Amino acid sequence: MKLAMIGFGQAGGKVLDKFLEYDEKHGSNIVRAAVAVNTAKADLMGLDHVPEENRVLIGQSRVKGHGVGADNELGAEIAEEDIDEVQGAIDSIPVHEVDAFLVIAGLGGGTGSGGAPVLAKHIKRIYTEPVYGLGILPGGDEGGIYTLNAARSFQTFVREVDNLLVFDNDAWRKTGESVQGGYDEINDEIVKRFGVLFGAGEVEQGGEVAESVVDSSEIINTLAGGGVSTVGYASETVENSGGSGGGLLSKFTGGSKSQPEDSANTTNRITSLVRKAALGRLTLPCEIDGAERALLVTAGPPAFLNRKGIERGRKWLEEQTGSMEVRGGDYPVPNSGNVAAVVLLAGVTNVPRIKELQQVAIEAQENIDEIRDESEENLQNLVEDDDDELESLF
Ligand SMILES: Nc1nc2c(ncn2[C@@H]2O[C@H](COP(=O)(O)OP(=O)(O)OP(=O)(O)O)[C@@H](O)[C@H]2O)c(=O)[nH]1
Repeated sequence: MKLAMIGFGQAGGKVLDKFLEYDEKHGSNIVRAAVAVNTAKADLMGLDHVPEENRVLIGQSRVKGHGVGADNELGAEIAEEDIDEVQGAIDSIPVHEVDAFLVIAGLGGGTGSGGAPVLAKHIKRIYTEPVYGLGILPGGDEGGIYTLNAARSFQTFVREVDNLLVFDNDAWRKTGESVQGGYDEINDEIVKRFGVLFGAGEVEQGGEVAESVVDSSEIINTLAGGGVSTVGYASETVENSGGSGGGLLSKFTGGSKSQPEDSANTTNRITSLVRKAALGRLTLPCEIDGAERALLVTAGPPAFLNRKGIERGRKWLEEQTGSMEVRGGDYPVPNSGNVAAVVLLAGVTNVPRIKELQQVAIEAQENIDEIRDESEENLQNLVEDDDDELESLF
């Protein structure tokens, strides 16, 4: 499906940049338009793929291009004040050509955390296309203020979008590696998952697999109904000897020269990939039982995809989630050397990570209030002499 993507803040901009890189590399045509918004000039300048004219610096009169320093209330205020500047960039998007908007932001900082929900609310008021959010939760080691920001932003962002897709940095941090150092790899993981998901709805129907190709309406219907979503992914390398005769054309016709293999093998591979995807590490770890809707996408050379595999995978997902709304389909990629399963679980509600985030955020909030109260008193004690013998100048 074709998306208008808006990256808000540093993380939002960097992930958006990665989506553009992915699109170029795979010819997947997901990003119909890309806009980066930030209060920090340096972050905008650091982007490689977002066109210069689509980089919007907001809040110049307030923060002089230096960012909001993890103050997400200020981030939200600036976004409201300068919404016309962001709208100016959105005006250049051919909205009739996009299926949906995707607003991307790290929820732990200030600019994206505060600004993304404001922007989502604004876009929803103006356009009829669905507005999705991609919210990135901070790592647990980032500290109280980031957790508090994320918890408040999460609550607001969910309310303002048609669906909030969540990625949890904490679950993706490698042991022994700070999240900071690993962002590049983490961003690759984000884009791979959402790239296959959204790319699936972009394949034109036709050829042998026509009837089972995922349509963008299936993605939209899975996300409709709101709430929070998470994505699972698993892949396996296959011996794809063909595809060479197909090239770009075969990508669209679904034709491929790859060797047909035993269909039982194909089915079994897909079935186990679906299980690995759903039970492995999700973008937001959660209990899949109780997910309201799901979409299964199997991607790879057409000879390695089959309807039986998808059907079995779908049935298994129905059992595991207890949902009656599990969709499934193919994403034929003739020249690929991988078969992958992507599982979108929409409307998840049993998410211990969010409850934990909220608990830590409440504690952080209480600590901050306490320290503020104490600090006034402590300063008073320091500055005033014990017996009040000194007088200030004026
Ligand atoms: N996955 C991922 N997360 C990131 C990246 N950069 C930052 N983050 C996360 O996003 C959160 C917000 O950081 P930024 O995006 O830098 O903050 P900002 O929105 O620019 O806001 P200010 O810097 O406070 O003005 C951080 O706490 C991290 O958890 C990135 O490249 N990838």
